[in-house]
Amino acid sequence: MKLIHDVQEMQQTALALRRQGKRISFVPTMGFLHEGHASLLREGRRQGDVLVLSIFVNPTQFGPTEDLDRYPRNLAGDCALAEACGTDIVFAPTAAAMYPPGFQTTVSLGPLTAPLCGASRPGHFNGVAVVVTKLFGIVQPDIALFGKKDFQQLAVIRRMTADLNLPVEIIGMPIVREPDGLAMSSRNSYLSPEERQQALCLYRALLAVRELFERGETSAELLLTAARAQIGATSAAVIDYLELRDGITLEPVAQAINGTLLALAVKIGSTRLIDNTVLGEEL
Ligand SMILES: Nc1ncnc2c1ncn2[C@@H]1O[C@H](COP(=O)(O)OP(=O)(O)OP(=O)(O)O)[C@@H](O)[C@H]1O
Ligand SMILES: CC(C)(CO)[C@@H](O)C(=O)[O-]
Ligand code: BAL
Repeated sequence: MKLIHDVQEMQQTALALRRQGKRISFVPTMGFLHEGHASLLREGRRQGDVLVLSIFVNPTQFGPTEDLDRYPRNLAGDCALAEACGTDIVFAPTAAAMYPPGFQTTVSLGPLTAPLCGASRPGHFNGVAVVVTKLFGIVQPDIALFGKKDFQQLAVIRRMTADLNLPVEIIGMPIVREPDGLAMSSRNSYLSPEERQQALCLYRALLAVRELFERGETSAELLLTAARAQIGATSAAVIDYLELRDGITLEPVAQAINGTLLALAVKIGSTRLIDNTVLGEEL
């Protein structure tokens, strides 16, 4: 496995691989890898000739009061896990190389970014869109894999890739959970042991809504009340958003149907966690 820090070296390597007819699979991440990332890498390995992982904590997708400075990092550990998953190249650029003096281009996104994380984190998806577009230009992937844990991010990237005719196939991958149901996330490392227990309220909220829906309840108001009760029963938990939305357009819905998205962001102490489920699909 090769570790590349230099942007030009990564791009030249990718262009040479493409000229040899190699199919490049790409998994973009912010590092501090866990089993969720590993599932993306294994699928990327299966679908491509060359597997590239990027590790870059992208400053432009963090708000001024967010956790950019304390975001967990472990390049050596990440490289070990990446190698075990069959990664060929780890691309880990610096922020100075990605955003050199004079950098000024943005990507203008549409209504998909208005609700949910877009509303809570102004500018977040612009930062994501710019860095993903840059990474696609540098890594030249045929396919790129993203987790459904970041459901809105996946929807925005699918839309942008289609709208801008970027020649990359986007693959959405299932949410990987801890045995007790907590969605894996690098930010879980912020949680104290007590907060780790309290964080289970996100999963319990998903289960409560899924169970009611399976018993025939479709009123969004009643389904959301059941979810809120799970979070409300947890002392350290504060809801950022908890919503039922159309799984494609992300428009609000009054009645849930198969394909409706339940998405939530909850603060456990100072840690903001997200999770979601699509009704009628596997958890
Ligand atoms: N539990 C998970 N299951 C499946 N995919 C995941 C999971 N967690 C993260 N991913 C995916 O891995 C990719 C990189 O995500 P990222 O590096 O931000 O990890 P993260 O654990 O989500 O971190 P964060 O704590 O910032 O939410 C994204 O496509 C994301 O959706
Ligand atoms: C897609 C991504 C790597 C862009 O920085 C990031 O938003 C993430 O890890 O989900
Ligand atoms: N997984 C999304 C990256 C972020 O929270 O900024």
